[in-house]
Amino acid sequence: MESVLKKYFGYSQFRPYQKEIIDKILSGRDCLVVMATGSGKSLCYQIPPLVKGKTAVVISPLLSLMQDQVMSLKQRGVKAEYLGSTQTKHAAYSEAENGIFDVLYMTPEKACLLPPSFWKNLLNAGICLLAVDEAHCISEWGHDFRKEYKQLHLLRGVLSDVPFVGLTATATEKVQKDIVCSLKMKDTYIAIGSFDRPNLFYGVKCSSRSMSFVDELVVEVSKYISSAGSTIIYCTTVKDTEQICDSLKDAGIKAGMYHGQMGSKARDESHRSFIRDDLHVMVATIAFGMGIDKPNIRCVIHYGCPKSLESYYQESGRCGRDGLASICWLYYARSDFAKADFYCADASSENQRKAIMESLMAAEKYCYLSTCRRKFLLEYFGEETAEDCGNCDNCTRTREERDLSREAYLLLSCVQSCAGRWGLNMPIDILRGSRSKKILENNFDKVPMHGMGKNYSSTWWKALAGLLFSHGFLKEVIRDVYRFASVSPSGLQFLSNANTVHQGSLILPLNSEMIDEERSGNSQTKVEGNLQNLAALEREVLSEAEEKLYHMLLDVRKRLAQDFGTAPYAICGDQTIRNIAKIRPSNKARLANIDGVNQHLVTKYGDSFLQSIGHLSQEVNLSLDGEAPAQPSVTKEYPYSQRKLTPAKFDAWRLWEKDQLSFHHIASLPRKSGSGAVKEQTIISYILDAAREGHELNWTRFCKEIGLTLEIVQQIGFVITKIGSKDRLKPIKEELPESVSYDHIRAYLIMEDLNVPMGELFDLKSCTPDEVPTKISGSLSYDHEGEKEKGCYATDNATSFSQERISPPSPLTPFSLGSVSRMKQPRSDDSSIDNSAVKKLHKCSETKDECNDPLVATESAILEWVANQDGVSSSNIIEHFKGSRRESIIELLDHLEEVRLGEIILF
Ligand SMILES: Nc1ncnc2c1ncn2[C@@H]1O[C@H](COP(=O)(O)OP(=O)(O)OP(=O)(O)O)[C@@H](O)[C@H]1O
Repeated sequence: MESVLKKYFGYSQFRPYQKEIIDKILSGRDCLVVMATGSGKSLCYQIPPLVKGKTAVVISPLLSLMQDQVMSLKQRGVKAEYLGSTQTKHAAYSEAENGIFDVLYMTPEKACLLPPSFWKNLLNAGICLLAVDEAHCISEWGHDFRKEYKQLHLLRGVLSDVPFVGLTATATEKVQKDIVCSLKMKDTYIAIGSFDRPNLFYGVKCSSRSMSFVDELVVEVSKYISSAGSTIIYCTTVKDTEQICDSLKDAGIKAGMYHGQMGSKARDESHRSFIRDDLHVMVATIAFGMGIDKPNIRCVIHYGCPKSLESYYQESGRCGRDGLASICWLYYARSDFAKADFYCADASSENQRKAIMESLMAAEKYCYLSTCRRKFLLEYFGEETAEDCGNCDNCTRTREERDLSREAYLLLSCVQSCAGRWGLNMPIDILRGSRSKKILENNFDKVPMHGMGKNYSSTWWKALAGLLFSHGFLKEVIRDVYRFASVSPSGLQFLSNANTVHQGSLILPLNSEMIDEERSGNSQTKVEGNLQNLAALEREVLSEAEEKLYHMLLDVRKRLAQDFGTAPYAICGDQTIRNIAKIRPSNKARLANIDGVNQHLVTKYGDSFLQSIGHLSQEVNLSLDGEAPAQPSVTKEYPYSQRKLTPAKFDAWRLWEKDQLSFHHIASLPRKSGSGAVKEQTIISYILDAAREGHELNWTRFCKEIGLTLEIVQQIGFVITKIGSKDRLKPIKEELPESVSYDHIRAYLIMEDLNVPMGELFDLKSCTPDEVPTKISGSLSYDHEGEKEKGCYATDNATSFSQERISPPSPLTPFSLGSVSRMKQPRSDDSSIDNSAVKKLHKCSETKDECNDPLVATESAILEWVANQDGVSSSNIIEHFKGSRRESIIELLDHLEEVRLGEIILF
């Protein structure tokens, strides 16, 4: 299988999940593949036909997409074709049924219209799978329902023993079930990969729809165009599309357009020019959606908020499919969120209407976020992630936090006065002192808060409302196409505390709209400089001369593509050209060795490339046969082998490791982008990323600086054993004392992955008595033979600990902390020492009220305590678990309310 991968695709290793999926298909099993855009799903159905020598039939929604894929496959020496209305090759049909093609694409309509004789002939010739690409289109719950997809089950009768493979980048559980049912899949192997696209930067800005904003956009895009790569600007209307495209052209940028009102010929021409790099920017409506398979799109800008996060994820996902650093900006206007009627126009049922409204609300929430955007996106798609990404606008800008308790109180009270009968405009008008007819008719001018919020604009208040929604103080319900705001239980709790007790502070990070509004008095937004940073993103890997050579080789590829009537990316990807620029092979054997170079490229273009490499290298003064870039290693969390460190991460690592600056110092340095300081925590995660990517690290210094001690390491190891999994950080964190941070846990896991010898690191020989690991008493369940004497702890019960001194492990034993199997039992002569961190590991459920320390709340502790009480209020719970912050407890209660409804009865 690997040889097929190299021969046709030029890659030396499979990406995560690909091999398993291919194996399952080859064994004849139905598969459902839910993996991020650009993660390499296509390969899962493209390899089996090449291994088996039988045809793979692929159902795809768009002709343009099929044409692109066929073109790319042909460039790889794969026999591929499509059947559809634009197919001009008459023999294609008969060749297809005779099994001539390795991969045969068709639309769902075509698949259902083909006569049974076609399928029968193809079955006789040999068919190894039927793949349904963009399979979410099958489901009414999906964001792109297409009724023709519903008919595909008809093929099951004809192709009963052929494995069916559904592939999609976005499918909730409901949609997954729908796909399996609708395609009548049996014993389905379901592969769900991460949705994360670590190479994408996410940013959001509130924009005016003014001409001056368009001018700024043009200036920014033109700066970016000077470095290689393409841009898509998605607009919500044809008018915007035309206006922006004209402005770009006026500025001398090679821009084209794509929208539904263009004739199909003009659209095809535009599409073709874009994929052949004749256009640098495509300004399009979402009609230019699924069919975009160009791997080197460096930037996707949304000028207007999309109708759902699914759409946003998919459209922005067209960016950076080759794994190189790329940027996604979303510019929204408030009016975008008032388009519910428009989006609901096509809804045929109440359910669908509701789904559309909810999707739009989720997209709105994303826009108003002041916290990590990637985290929000991933959680929206059901993926838990503990840490902030450090690669979105909210993570990279300095946070402006403020006590917003007064403003929140005013807004929440006003919303409450409206009794869930209005949207947000009414309470905000009340705060701003409006005397409109509706206000007077409803006596809202008598509400005490009337006019108390005049200092802020209504945009500011709406932005605050967005913040309060995202922090769970406000909620919205939909009736018909109308949205009604009300105060959530957390919001009510906040109000009641403010009314009864002394009102506490409510420190929240301002979102960018509030900041803009305060700074400028209106929401006029400047397009910020992250686009231009992109040019720098890739420079770190290549020297200046290599960078020059890279650009020259891009031109060579483009010329070759023109000569052979194909797209440059179909010859090979940008990353492959970068590899070539770095290695500068002198002969075909060396060229063939480069990752991304397939056999077809060597045979067809090898001579031309080698000739150009020879003389261009000379031109830029570089010798041939340079050093190969290190083969990237594939790890669980970092699925894409081509992933590179962003400049910000590399810089952080260099300043810390090479220049020996502290995290604190690095965090306070002004940033190249001029966007101010970053958080220390972000710097730490950058450096950990660098370590994981293979950069050296002084771990002793690192652990010291983040306060990771032997004792914490032992606690983490213990908790991981107890939980039995280290896949998710949150459950691990929840079991540990509050003093153990996510940084500690991440560092631990990375050290373990990298086999850092932790025993040596913490220099166990020189442990002072105070640093000696502490025994946690309880039932000792790890009784590993021969290791009893060597002195660490283990227990299966985290709920009661005494503090006992135990001997350190033998310094000769490598102390690999992740593998708890190596943990040792305490010696019997251990005696107590005081240790506050371990003390905090007390779970309140066990020692409860006898415990002198303030109790720390966890979900299980709350549930258990509540179960033993005769009715409690949330204040009782807050009072009881004094060891935790009030906000944390409320958060836990909210979560419990959602997931354990019925188990916990409050208020
Ligand atoms: N094993 C691999 N090693 C290196 N690159 C790969 C590998 N597998 C796929 N790729 C490359 O990754 C890019 C994206 O792959 P692909 O088009 O299959 O993604 P996809 O998951 O189908 O995305 P979408 O959902 O957008 O259709 C392509 O340029 C492809 O050649």
